[in-house]
Amino acid sequence: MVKPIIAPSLLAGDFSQLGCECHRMFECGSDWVHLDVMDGHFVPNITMGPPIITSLRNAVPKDKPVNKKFFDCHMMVSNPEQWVEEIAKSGGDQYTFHYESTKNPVELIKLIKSFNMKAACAIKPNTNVEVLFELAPYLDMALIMTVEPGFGGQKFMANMMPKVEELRKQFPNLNIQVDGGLGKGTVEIAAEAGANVIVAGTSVFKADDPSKMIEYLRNEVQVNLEKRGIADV
Ligand SMILES: O=C(CO)[C@H](O)[C@H](O)COP(=O)(O)O
Repeated sequence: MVKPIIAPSLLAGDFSQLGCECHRMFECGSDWVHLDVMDGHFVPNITMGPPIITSLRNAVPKDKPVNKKFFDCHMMVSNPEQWVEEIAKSGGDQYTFHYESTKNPVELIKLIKSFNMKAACAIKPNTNVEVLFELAPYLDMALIMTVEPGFGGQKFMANMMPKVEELRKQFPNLNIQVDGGLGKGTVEIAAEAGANVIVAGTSVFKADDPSKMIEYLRNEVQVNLEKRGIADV
């Protein structure tokens, strides 16, 4: 059984105010915050790394319990093995590596778990979903990219939905995340295909009322999980 999880991507936030932006999302009702770590090599962009994640953990006033909140780290990096320990120490809760970036995904999953993080695997739009089938039993989550990784604000690729459907058919209890171009008008499509973890950057951060947008996204997922009879209630 799975539940809706809404994970705003900090990539769409104000980078001069990252601690406040992170805290704002949790106050608006997000379940996780999605942290896009990019190294300028695996993808053509550079964003944040362990020092910023450490700061996000520490920057928030002690009476605001954001320190207990879930940091979902999407590692768009070459050599993902290199960063597991540092991300764990900086406060990452989940480590999502790209299938395309490693020769030994099973060993990497073991390494991630040895540092008490959840392990997830992402695939780029040109990667077949079949590669996830044998990994899924070891994974806490699979991520189907709905844009080419590297930048926020891109157009949702609806032609990725057969991957989500296939994965959901085979693994009813797996967290399936979609990332890229999600908001009103596209979350409905992803939820219908069976996604339950929604990364949303632009649509949430630029919304007049981010709380309402988060609620909308969650509701779309909940309705579809209930239809499938796999909602964790
Ligand atoms: O992984 C990403 C880019 O590689 C981002 O998380 C993603 O694009 C979210 O941003 P938006 O919702 O604005 O599309």
